[in-house]
Amino acid sequence: MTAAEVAKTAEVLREAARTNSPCPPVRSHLGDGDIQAAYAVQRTNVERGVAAGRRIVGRKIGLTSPAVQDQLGVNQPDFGTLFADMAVPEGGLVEAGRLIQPKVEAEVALVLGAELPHRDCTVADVLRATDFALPALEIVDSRIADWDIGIVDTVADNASSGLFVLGGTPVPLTGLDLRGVRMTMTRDGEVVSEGTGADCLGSPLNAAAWLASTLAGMGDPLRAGDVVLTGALGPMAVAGPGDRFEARISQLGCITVEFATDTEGDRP
Ligand SMILES: C=C/C=C(\O)C(=O)O
Repeated sequence: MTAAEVAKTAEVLREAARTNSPCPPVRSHLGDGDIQAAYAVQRTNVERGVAAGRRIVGRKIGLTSPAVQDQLGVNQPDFGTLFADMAVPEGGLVEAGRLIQPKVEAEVALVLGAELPHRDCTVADVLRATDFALPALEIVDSRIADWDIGIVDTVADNASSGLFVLGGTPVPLTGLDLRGVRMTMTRDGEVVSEGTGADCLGSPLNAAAWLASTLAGMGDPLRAGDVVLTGALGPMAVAGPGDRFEARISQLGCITVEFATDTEGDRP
């Protein structure tokens, strides 16, 4: 994979995002299975974002739950980058047309108080470095038409990131059983996703340790202040105009988001 091919693929994905018009899968450009090339594409667009003034606030882990892996036919976790402009306020409204083909997931977010610099990060390291946990919704999106993605497509496409919502009540980790949390998410009152902390690579803490080790190995470790979305606890659910999602995660609380209809404006 040449630098020119990486740059071209990054441009295709940027253009899809800019025009809200999905593109064909990029795995044919990058080589099916070339995950390193896919991360190079992701990095290119993250660097473009930073150069354009976007602020990195953390990372997301994707493909941690068997339910999501089955939905997408992928069998390993990945990560993407969170920017401040992707945050939607708790209980807020996602404007119509902001995303291409959104889906919603409920997750545990960890907010770090210290760097995680080791390539062999342990759960104890994660526990020590975490300031607090929050309930979170991740609104994933794909710049690839019809979500026809494999691992290379989603990695190149910033792990299919879209927007995220963080709960506003921090929960200290002392006494918190993150493996045992139970999540139920509804769309307009109907249950559309359920899962537990154990469904996220055995525990959201395992997922965070995987991410910290992976990023340290890439020379770009997790830092104090970073938000880590540790990965879906249950299957993703499709979001459409007018939908209201509510997720309850035991020990952490409840979090909601709504999708505007075409006629609604933005709301703080
Ligand atoms: C395609 C995205 C998947 C995730 O974000 C996840 O599994 O958490």
